[in-house]
Formats: sequence, C-alpha cells, structure tokens
Amino acid sequence: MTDHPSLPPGIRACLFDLDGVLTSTAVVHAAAWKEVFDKVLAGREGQKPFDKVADYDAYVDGLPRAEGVRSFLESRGIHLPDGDEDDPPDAETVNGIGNRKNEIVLKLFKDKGIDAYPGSVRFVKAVKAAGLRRAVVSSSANCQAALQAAGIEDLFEERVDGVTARQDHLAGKPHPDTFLAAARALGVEPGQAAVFEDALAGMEAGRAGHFGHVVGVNRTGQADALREHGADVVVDDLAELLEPRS
Ligand SMILES: O=P(O)(O)OC[C@H]1O[C@@H](O)[C@H](O)[C@@H](O)[C@@H]1O
Repeated sequence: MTDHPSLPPGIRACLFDLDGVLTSTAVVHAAAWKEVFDKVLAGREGQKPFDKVADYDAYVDGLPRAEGVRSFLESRGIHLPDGDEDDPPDAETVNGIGNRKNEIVLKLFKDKGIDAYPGSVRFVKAVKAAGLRRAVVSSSANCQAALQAAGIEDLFEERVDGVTARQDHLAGKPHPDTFLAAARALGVEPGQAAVFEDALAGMEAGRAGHFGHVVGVNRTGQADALREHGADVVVDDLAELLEPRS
C-alpha cells in the first residue's frame, strides 16, 4: 500500500505555505509577536494585550513582516512611522518593531528547534511520488533556514519567500502574486495548481489568484473563517488528504 494524494483532476502542482502548514512555527511567530506588541501596547492607555490566537489570526498571520506590524497597529488605532529597514530593535517604528520581533523569533527557533508536521511530510512525499510539482510559498524571510532546520528543503523544487519576493518586487499575501510566481516557476497555470494555507491572508491570495483548488489547514479552530476566506476544503492535517492505494 502506498499513500496517494486525493486532489481534483487536472491538478499538476502543489503550492505549500510554510509556517503552520509544513512546520509548526506559526505558534512561535505568534509568541514573538506577542512579546513585542505587548511592550508597545503597555505604554498606551486602554489597550488590551495582544491575543496570540484572535489578533494573530485576524491581523498578522501570513502577511510579510512589516505588513503584519502595520496591520495589527492599525487595528488598535496606532500609527507609527515606517522608519528604515535597518532601524535598531528598540526603535518605535514599524521596521524597529519588526526587527525586534525577528531577534526574538530567531532565538526561539534556535532554542526550541523547528519541526515539520509528520502528516504534511507524508503528504508532500506522496505528492512527489505521484509526479506532481511542488513549491513553498511563504511570506517569511526565514523560510529557507526553517526548511533546512526541519530537514525538508529537498522535497521542493521552487521557493518563493520573504527574501525572493522582495528581490522580485512581488506583492505579499493576501495578494496572489507570490503564489502566481511559484506556479509560473513550476510551469503550470493557476488553474492547475492547488494552494495549501493556514492563514486567512493565504486563503484570500488563493481565491484572488483563481487557483484550481484551495485547501485550508485548520490549526487554530478557525475552519469556518478559512471557508469564508476562500477554502474549497478544510482539513486539520494534510494526512487526511491521503488515500491508500495498492
Ligand atoms: O518575520 P518573517 O520570518 O519574515 O515572517 C513574516 C511572516 O511570515 C508568515 O509566514 C507568518 O505567518 C507570520 O507570522 C510572519 O510574521
């Protein structure tokens, strides 16, 4: 018996988000965001602390780093200058806050290590065995290091991430541009590609890009929200999409 991926006919490529889909790093990002945002909020009257699930899912998850800072602060009516990319981590600017968060997340990755979800690894291996093309599409500038640390970099033929998107001037999620670039790199039309995402911003990107199939991966009990934002199907684990074949 071998695992076979259950996907609609005509799908020739799979485009996987990283944090929360392939690796269990979404919660690590959320913890780092909480640490930096709570310091910003503590100095401001009437602000409740950052909620690692509700605020993260609604305003930060899936967005490129600086967009996540802007989006969350905006939700609280806080407007800070962008500053410069190399702002020090103690600068009260969008970039300063993003740089501070990156220091924290890198330390957490180093201390705790990075794990791939076993069900996702099984699914990607089955996709490969079935002859489908595979790419990782992540907003994270730490994507390649995370893939390496999790030991899964070799399973993918293409990678579009926070570093390459910036180099190629691609708009980040919720825009579809990074997913479209990955489909192009794999030589398939959007309608021939399936998108796998846990973030609402990623669902919107999948819908906006008119991809052939959009799979919502529900890690935080937001199945309904994933559907509302564009999921064709919602699973708790990618292994649910495997069928045994002899
Ligand atoms: O700060 P990084 O590693 O470039 O990541 C940017 C974003 O990448 C996304 O994949 C995560 O969902 C977000 O939480 C994260 O903020």
